[in-house]
Amino acid sequence: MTIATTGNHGGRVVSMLEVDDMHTIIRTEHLKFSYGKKQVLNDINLTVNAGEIIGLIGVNGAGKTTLLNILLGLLKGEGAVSVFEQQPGSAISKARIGSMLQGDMVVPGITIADLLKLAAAEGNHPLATNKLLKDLRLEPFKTQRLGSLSGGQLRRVTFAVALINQPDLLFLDEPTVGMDANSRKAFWDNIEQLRQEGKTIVITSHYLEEIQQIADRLLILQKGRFTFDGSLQQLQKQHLGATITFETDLQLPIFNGLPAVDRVDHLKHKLVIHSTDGDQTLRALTPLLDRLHQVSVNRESLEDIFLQLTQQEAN
Ligand SMILES: Nc1ncnc2c1ncn2[C@@H]1O[C@H](COP(=O)(O)OP(=O)(O)OP(=O)(O)O)[C@@H](O)[C@H]1O
Repeated sequence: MTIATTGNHGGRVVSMLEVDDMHTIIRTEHLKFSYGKKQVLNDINLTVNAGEIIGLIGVNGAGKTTLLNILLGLLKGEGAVSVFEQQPGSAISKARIGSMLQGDMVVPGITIADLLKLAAAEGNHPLATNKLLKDLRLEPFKTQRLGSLSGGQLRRVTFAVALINQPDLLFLDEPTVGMDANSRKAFWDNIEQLRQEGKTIVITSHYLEEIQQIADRLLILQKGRFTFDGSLQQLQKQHLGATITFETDLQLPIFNGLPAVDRVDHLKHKLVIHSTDGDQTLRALTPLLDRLHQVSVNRESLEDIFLQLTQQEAN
């Protein structure tokens, strides 16, 4: 069982690191990691400052969980790593981190209430268990044993454990897997609240629409390195694509031939142009504007861009 802040697995000595910013919470320099001969992380250079909400994304097997495990001190890489200016896994960093990992909570016989009490006993300033149960809508289940919970309920319990000791830093590894739509919405509302409280949060998820909504910084992990580090707006600026949607009495093939048009779809009574360069296609549409109605232009979503960036990896 992984309870938010348990387990001392050692980590690297970080005295060589210059931590020049009081607000720097995580720092890695030239971090590498291999499972045997399989190199997963090649050169990870990362600085995370207090209050950032980070979306860590990458295809299956990119190394996201591995990176979180290194930052937690559960795995040891090569290179310099510090968390709260300490080596990962140190008592200080453990006390300030809450985590939701994949495959957490494998002790089936304990009740939710008892689990939270146990977790609270490990911290110095735990939240009131009953209030947390209420806030996370877990009160009706509190006497249930973990083994009798559904996958989504179990994720919510894991979230409660991650929060009980009021951590400053949260690692959330695919937190919403298995949650129904209501639970997911409630979960992201809780994250929004935590943002307002100034918490630092690193989230991995394959639900990119959710990441796009919440993260103020995106890290894209590919082939052991970050190939992008910045905001969604910065990412969209690098990718000129757009979808242009409108109603028209003109026939679809007219639009297929316009510059930068990738494809044109029918969506009910509308046409949707997928353009690789929205500005160029819009200029070409100008002479037709009096035949177009209800025009809307949308930049590419995180998911669209991610699919393009990772197409080769997924093949
Ligand atoms: N204990 C292990 N022993 C050997 N290889 C491992 C081990 N754990 C993970 N790997 C491999 O390391 C790579 C990175 O795995 P990791 O779980 O970090 O990826 P991930 O980005 O979190 O993937 P996902 O999105 O599927 O959760 C994968 O190729 C995986 O098969």
